[in-house]
Amino acid sequence: MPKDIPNAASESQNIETDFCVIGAGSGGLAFAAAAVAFGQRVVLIEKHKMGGDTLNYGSVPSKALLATARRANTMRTASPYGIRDVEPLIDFAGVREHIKSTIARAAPNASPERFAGLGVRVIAAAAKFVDKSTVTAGDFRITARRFVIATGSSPVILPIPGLQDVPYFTNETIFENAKPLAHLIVIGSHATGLELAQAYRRLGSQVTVLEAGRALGDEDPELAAVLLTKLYDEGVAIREGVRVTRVAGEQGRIAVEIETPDGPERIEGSDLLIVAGRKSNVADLGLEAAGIKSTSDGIKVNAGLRTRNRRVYAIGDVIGGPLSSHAAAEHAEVVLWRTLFRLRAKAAGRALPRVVFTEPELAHVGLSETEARAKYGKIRVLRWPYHENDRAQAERETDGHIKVVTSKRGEILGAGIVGAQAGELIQMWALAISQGLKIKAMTEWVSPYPTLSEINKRAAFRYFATSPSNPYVRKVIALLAKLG
Ligand SMILES: Cc1cc2nc3c(=O)[nH]c(=O)nc-3n(C[C@H](O)[C@H](O)[C@H](O)COP(=O)(O)OP(=O)(O)OC[C@H]3O[C@@H](n4cnc5c(N)ncnc54)[C@H](O)[C@@H]3O)c2cc1C
Ligand SMILES: NC(=O)c1ccc[n+]([C@@H]2O[C@H](COP(=O)([O-])OP(=O)(O)OC[C@H]3O[C@@H](n4cnc5c(N)ncnc54)[C@H](O)[C@@H]3O)[C@@H](O)[C@H]2O)c1
Repeated sequence: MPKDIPNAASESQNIETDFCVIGAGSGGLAFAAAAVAFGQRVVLIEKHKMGGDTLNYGSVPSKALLATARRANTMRTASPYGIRDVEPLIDFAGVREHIKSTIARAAPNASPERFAGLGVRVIAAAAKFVDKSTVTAGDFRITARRFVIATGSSPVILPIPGLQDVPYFTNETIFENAKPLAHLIVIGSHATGLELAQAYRRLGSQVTVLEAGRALGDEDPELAAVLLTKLYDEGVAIREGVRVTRVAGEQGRIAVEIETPDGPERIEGSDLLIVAGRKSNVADLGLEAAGIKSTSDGIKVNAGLRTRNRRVYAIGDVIGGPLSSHAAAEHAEVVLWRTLFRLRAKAAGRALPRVVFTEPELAHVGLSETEARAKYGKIRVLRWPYHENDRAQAERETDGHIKVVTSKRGEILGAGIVGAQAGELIQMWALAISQGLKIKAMTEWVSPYPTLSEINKRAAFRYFATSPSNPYVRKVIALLAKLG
């Protein structure tokens, strides 16, 4: 039994249960906790670390590293607030300790002890289907009424010539680093790449990001430009449209050859980080024996997250699509509604927010402007800048703006925010879209002053911006005035 999961069940036996959940990351844990709360018998199988990527190699450690980097940056940029700037002395062993202790403090929520206490039977082993209704895990043979596959994803290791002979980091190793990285070369420039690029830049590294396509290619270019400009200003070099053709070197001396629109080039750095996409964890799951179909995008599921095998559902990163801890947890809810209550729940789809946790943050929910135009033709685009907000001025967090897209009739189709606390501010738009609220509703609440949230209301009011000068509105006002 892997020592990461102490006190887990260990005796050899056959188990018959209501639900067998494979993988104890965000998706698997959410499902197991909810199903057992409804009185179901639940077996949860985890082959490595409880908490999955979120706790061990993803959201939690990356946000801990970003918090350190933010403090370092605050020290360097304090003078506008009346405090003399100082160059921080970074203790990299201390940074690693901060990350480790953050994980340790969050770990009890995902511990086998907690789940055993809830009534879940936790098994520490690799799970594999042997037929359509049986999974083996270590010495156990589990038959279940329903199975939930939540095995997550792993970093894609690009087939770059020379890579096999060169040391490199992935998200599974970078958070263990305890030394300064003189020049970090990052391959991949989406959320993971840019969060880590900014963090290491702020910890004193020279950072070069190499991107095959466009940096933040899936995001609204107007909002992405604000973030990319900020990263550029901080000294992160982002090279877009480049193809990595070869890597060579050793620890501390890495050479990356790239093909650029202007010809070949060679970049020398000290360390390499590969964050260029994810692949679903399906190898060795025995999917064929279970009659489950999987492609390079992940396990195939229908709108209710059910696989071709009627007993088996799949949730989270393993089904591809938008990958996030909250998507995995939301999938768990859908499967719960489907399997316990036979309700036709569906994944959030367009109401699923996403956030890049750089500074400024970049958050989005719903349709982008381009998607909305393609689908609805005529749309309204409402914007409000942070610099018009008093709290943003006081905090000197004035970079960025909100952009809301509505239909002509005021249906809220999407919202994007680039700026301070964008990940918090986007939430009311996620609520609005999920509840089908119209833009008028977003003007009919009181926003405490001075808060950044006021930009949400100000953007919504832009929908009615022409009302004060509308001749009909003026006529009505004049008419009412005559009444005394
Ligand atoms: C650096 C980084 C930062 C991120 N930051 C964020 C963020 O800020 N916010 C956000 O929402 N998302 C973030 N993500 C994405 C997020 O981590 C994933 O989307 C999320 O972890 C997916 O959850 P999951 O349950 O599908 O899979 P995982 O969390 O990966 O869990 C899957 C589990 O299944 C286990 N497993 C696999 N195969 C088997 C098997 N055969 N038998 C038993 N167990 C098995 C694995 O060991 C693992 O523990 C980040 C990702 C990375 C890499
Ligand atoms: N804040 C968050 O919510 C958060 C943070 C990190 C990751 N995640 C999620 O985890 C998943 C993985 O993120 P990710 O950033 O690792 O992967 P990604 O797939 O989102 O982005 C990978 C990037 O690497 C580029 N790329 C691919 N091959 C390349 C090559 N040969 N050379 C140069 N560039 C190349 C791609 O064009 C893309 O821009 C995503 O779905 C992401 O949304 C979420």
